[in-house]
Amino acid sequence: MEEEASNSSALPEAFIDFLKHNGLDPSIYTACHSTPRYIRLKPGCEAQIEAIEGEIKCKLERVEWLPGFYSLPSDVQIANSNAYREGKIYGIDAASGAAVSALDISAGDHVLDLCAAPGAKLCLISDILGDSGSVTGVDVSRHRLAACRTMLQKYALGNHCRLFVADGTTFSIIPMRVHANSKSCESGLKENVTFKEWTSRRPWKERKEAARIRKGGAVLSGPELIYYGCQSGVVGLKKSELYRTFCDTEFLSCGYDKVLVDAECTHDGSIKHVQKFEHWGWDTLQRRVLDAERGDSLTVLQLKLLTNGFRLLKAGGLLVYSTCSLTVAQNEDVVKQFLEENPSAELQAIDAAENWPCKDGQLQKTLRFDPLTSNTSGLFVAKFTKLAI
Ligand SMILES: C[S@@+](CC[C@H](N)C(=O)[O-])C[C@H]1O[C@@H](n2cnc3c(N)ncnc32)[C@H](O)[C@@H]1O
Repeated sequence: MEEEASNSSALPEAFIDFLKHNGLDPSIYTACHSTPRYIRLKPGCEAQIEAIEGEIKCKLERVEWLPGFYSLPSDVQIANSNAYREGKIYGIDAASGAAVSALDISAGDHVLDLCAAPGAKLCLISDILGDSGSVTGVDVSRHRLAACRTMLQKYALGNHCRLFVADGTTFSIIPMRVHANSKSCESGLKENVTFKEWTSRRPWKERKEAARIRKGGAVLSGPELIYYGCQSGVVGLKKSELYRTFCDTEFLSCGYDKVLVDAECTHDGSIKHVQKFEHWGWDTLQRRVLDAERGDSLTVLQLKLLTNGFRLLKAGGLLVYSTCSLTVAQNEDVVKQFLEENPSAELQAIDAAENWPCKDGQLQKTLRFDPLTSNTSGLFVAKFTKLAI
């Protein structure tokens, strides 16, 4: 009890108030100082573990419940190591790895990541798919998605990926496999050009247009394609084919096999994120992150993202909704309302979770990771399938 009190008193007051207001126990965070950092080892690099350990001067502990994942003390720096620079290891929390694992990705799947940036989960998805299927990453923030593109290129994981700056609540572009079957149709697009191989050097006209859109304000006129790999299905397409619109019922057969909605949230499950506000001032944390009004608008956004992600899923496909918040409002309440509004959505048990160190959520079949129970960052995970009704 004493330890709890002394540890929770180290948390910012604004954060403790937020936890109380949301019925969360501050003791969840008593373990956060000892929560390790996690890395994923690129498949095929297992023989190099000893060399990597020598380089970062620390032992990599295998995470028994999550293949390919290793833990190391949180104060060990990996950014300067060759293994990191060469893309053999990358940092990703084990709870995030579990959320991706819940999608049951198989070879050839076409996967949509609706809130993709900065891209840790998208890289893992691409790594699992290997040389098959496709990944479509969407994020409303251009600079965060540009960081995601850098990561994909660094880890040589971008061949089957395409990235769109777009609003995930309205995004409506079909998976890559469908483009292959779709015929070119006339459209109002000014320049119905064919996409050539992607290069970071955009033609002058395109750069001018993108700069004009950015200058014009934050409002997106439509999805902006900022990266596509040579196997992403984009090369050789006409703009009218890429941006062809489908009606909702068509997505039942032509939609994505798997959708991840790792929604924007208050990030309260990640104490490391909360502590970043130490530099910016706790008032900023209160105003920007923990404020009740902001919370209300977030839950509206989360429901819209989940609803649109589900619309884009094919019948029989799987969708995972996750947030790094531990509040009921942003998780179970959003899921409940979504289920009420979408009779074709069915919550699914996550079978692999039998061996995961997490707790049940307040809704049956949902899961919660937290620093105390799981020794990971906090994460809520719910998995759905789409019934063909
Ligand atoms: C929790 S982060 C996603 C983390 C990411 N999945 C990863 O593993 O690195 C939430 C993301 O949602 C994005 N976002 C917020 N509103 C959005 C919207 N309307 N449409 C698409 N993305 C949105 C934010 O820019 C942010 O990058």
